[in-house]
Formats: sequence, structure tokens, C-alpha cells
Amino acid sequence: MSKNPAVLRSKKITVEFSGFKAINELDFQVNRNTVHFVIGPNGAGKTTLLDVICGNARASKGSITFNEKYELAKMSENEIVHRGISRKFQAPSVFAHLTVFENLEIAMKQKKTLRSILRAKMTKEEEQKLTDMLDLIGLTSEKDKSAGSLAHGQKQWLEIAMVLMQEPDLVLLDEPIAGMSKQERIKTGELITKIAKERAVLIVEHDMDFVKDYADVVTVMHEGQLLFEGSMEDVQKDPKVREVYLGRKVDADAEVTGT
Ligand SMILES: Nc1ncnc2c1ncn2[C@@H]1O[C@H](COP(=O)(O)OP(=O)(O)OP(=O)(O)O)[C@@H](O)[C@H]1O
Repeated sequence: MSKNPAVLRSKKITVEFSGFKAINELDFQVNRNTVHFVIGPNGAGKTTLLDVICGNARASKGSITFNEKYELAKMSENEIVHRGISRKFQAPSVFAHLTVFENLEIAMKQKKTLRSILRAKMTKEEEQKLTDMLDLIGLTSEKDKSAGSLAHGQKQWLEIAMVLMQEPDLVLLDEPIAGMSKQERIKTGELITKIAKERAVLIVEHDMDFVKDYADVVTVMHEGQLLFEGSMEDVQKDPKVREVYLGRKVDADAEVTGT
């Protein structure tokens, strides 16, 4: 499907909760330079998939290999971040009383204490890195504002930037456009496209218009398994997907809009 090399491969991964298989022998692959969406009905196992990749849930069977050499199932959450996988959760968790710039500074020097970070002088390279990041997320003119005063979308972009400061090869995003305006959604889509030029981005999303506009690859999950994978165009045409997911969504949307 893609000529880009794999950054993550799962083989027959299973995640159980009291015997219930939230993920059931899933074979799955994410490639570099790819915007890869995971969609599916409620309870399909999408969040659990992100959880098991970042070490927040444990697999009872199977393997997940990162960059062809690291076995994630055996690593702690911290080790996984250190190897190059960073996740942004749905709710923003920036330091509201600090400035945008200071938030990025902290993200860059994760291991030090807050006080030592804010007192230490930055190198030219570090300053350049922060300047480039502010430019990437479109918050250069907001850099001295407190993060708490930012609009919802801006907070989300700041948090994406904080994740990027860790220089991950794989970024995990949980419904990144939830609660955003139309303009903010477009800016987020453009930001994700840019981010994926140098790494892989794996996104759990329910908004099909957003998926259609920005996906390179779409995985459809159902009952803890892979139901279909391909371009959004192929996903929309697939009869199985229409039956268990998109068909239902179309019906529900028609009811809401009265069409
Ligand atoms: N910690 C847990 N303990 C018990 N069951 C869980 C736990 N986490 C998830 N599950 C169950 O596993 C299944 C998959 O859940 P998951 O949250 O991964 O689905 P999802 O596809 O992300 O759904 P949604 O779109 O509603 O967020 C669900 O049936 C859920 O109830």
C-alpha cells in the first residue's frame, strides 16, 4: 500500500480486560511519512490500540515492534517515549500559568526540574528549535502569552508542539479536532500533514470529513480486529465497512439533518 518503511508493526496483538478481548490478534502496521487514521464504531478497540502502543495497556499475547528493533510490549511508558513514540491525549494539559514559549522550553528539557529549566540559558540551537516550532504551529505572535489565555485550538497546537519537542518518530493523536471550529480544523489538518513529512502520525478519529481530507491510510477496526484498510475512497466503498460502521453513520446523520 505504501512504499515508506514500517515504523511500527504489531503481530497478533491481544489486549484483554477480565477475559474480554478489546483487541483480538490484531496484525497492524504504520509506515513512515504517513497520516494514518484509525476509525470504527464505539468499543471497536481504537483507544486500546493507542494505549497498548504507548504502554498504557498491556498485551496478553503478540508483539509490537518499533523501528524494526524495539519490542514495545516489554517496555515501560517512559522507555517507549524515550525510544520515540509520543502521544497527545484529547484534553489539553499545558501549563496554563506559563507562557507558550516556556511550555515549549519545558517540553524540550523534560528530564530537568521546572525551576532549573526556566533559569538555565538556552543554546542557540535550542532557541532556533523553539522558534521553528512556534512558526510551525502558527503561534509566534502568541509566544509571550500565558498558555491558559489561548483559544481551544491554539492550546491543542501548543500541545502537539510539546509532543514534537521530544522528536518522536511516531506521534499518536486522540481525536485532535474535538471541539474545534471549522477554521481550527483546517489548520490542524494542515499541521498534521506537515508533521507527517518527517515521521508517522497515527490518529483515532470519528469525524469522517476530516479523515477524508487528510488521510493517507485508514484502518477500520471492529470488535478488536482489523475490518478493512486502505484509502478513504476504498474504505467508503467497502460493503463490510458500510454495514458495520459507515452505513450506520450515514443513517444517523440523515436522521439528525432530516435528509
Ligand atoms: N480498562 C478497561 N477495562 C475494561 N474494559 C475496557 C477497558 N478499556 C476498554 N475496555 C473495553 O474494551 C472495548 C474497546 O474499548 P475502546 O475504548 O478501545 O474502544 P474505542 O473504539 O476507542 O471506542 P470509542 O470510539 O467509544 O472511544 C470496549 O468494549 C470497552 O468497554
